[in-house]
Amino acid sequence: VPSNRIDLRSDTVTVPTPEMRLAMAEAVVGDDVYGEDPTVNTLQQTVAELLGKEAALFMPSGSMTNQVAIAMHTSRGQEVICAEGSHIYEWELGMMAAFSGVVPRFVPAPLGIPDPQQVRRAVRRSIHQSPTGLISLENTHNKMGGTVIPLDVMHAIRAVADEEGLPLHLDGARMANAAAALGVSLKEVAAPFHSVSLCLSKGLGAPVGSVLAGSKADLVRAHRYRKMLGGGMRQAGVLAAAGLLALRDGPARLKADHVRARRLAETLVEAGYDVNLDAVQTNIVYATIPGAQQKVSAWAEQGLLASALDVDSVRFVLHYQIDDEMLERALRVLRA
Ligand SMILES: Cc1ncc(COP(=O)(O)O)c(CN[C@H](C(=O)O)[C@H](C)O)c1O
Repeated sequence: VPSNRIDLRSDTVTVPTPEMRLAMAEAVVGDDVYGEDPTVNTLQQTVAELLGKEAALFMPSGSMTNQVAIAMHTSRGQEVICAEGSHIYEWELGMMAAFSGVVPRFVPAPLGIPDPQQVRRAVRRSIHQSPTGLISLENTHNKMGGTVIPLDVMHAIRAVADEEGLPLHLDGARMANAAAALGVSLKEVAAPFHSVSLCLSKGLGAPVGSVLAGSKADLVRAHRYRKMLGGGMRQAGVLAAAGLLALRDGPARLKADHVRARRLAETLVEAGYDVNLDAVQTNIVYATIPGAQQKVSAWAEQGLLASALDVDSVRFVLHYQIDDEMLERALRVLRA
């Protein structure tokens, strides 16, 4: 693959900026297992305040923040109501069953938006069935195309959770993209949820890490589950320093990613590919292409990297290390 490749496989591929590397090298650190890393503590307080929650915990990945949230909210044998195609099921390797002993109950989510009434009907209380333990939403929804759940729908689902006495979790790996698309703050997107997982390592551009925010009581349990998973880190301030810069600089760059994604999607349609433009709302574009892997391999030979996520589905993800010149080069490959 040519060295000047254009990497649209994911927004996880960004590399730390020189400023991040300097901050990482100069970070004031301590042993975070003893709660003594000042930079980790600053990151956790910053995210808790930013999201309007009592506390927050820094973890190596979004998979871990999600699975720790599921573990802290549920007990064995319960069900987790989530949208079809949710990452907590599709791409977290069965951990909800393997680690927490719970199973998913899917609700339809056209364009990534579950119907609050269908969520209500999915709640299980009968003595004949596994009871519901948690409702988990994903905003933006990756597999549906990086689609956005509007604020009123999230609040309506929180009302269902309250009526049913259930916790509500947000897989907010790309909640900053949702906030940018909705034109609201991170705090407004986080407001309806008891717990929120925010990835620093996606569009925000940090090299590593995700933060779980929630109530102090929940986070005491989360802390234990994190250590059970081996997520207790030591001088992790080296990573948290980059996370703080990602939080500072990342959100303002996301709209440009969304504009470039739209342009790529429209070019794909002009070139005759099958793209649902209604689902192109943020930085992700899915195209239905039979023989996806062959197509992705052919594009890779020309220096354009995309992901074949299913046999006939190719995903492109824009991020802040793709500029207009690189996008134009990518579009030339797609038009060929
Ligand atoms: C909605 C959502 N929630 C959680 C995660 C997990 O984050 P990490 O464990 O990769 O840090 C991801 C990662 N998504 C990755 C990607 O999109 O390239 C892959 C598919 O796992 C995600 O998209």
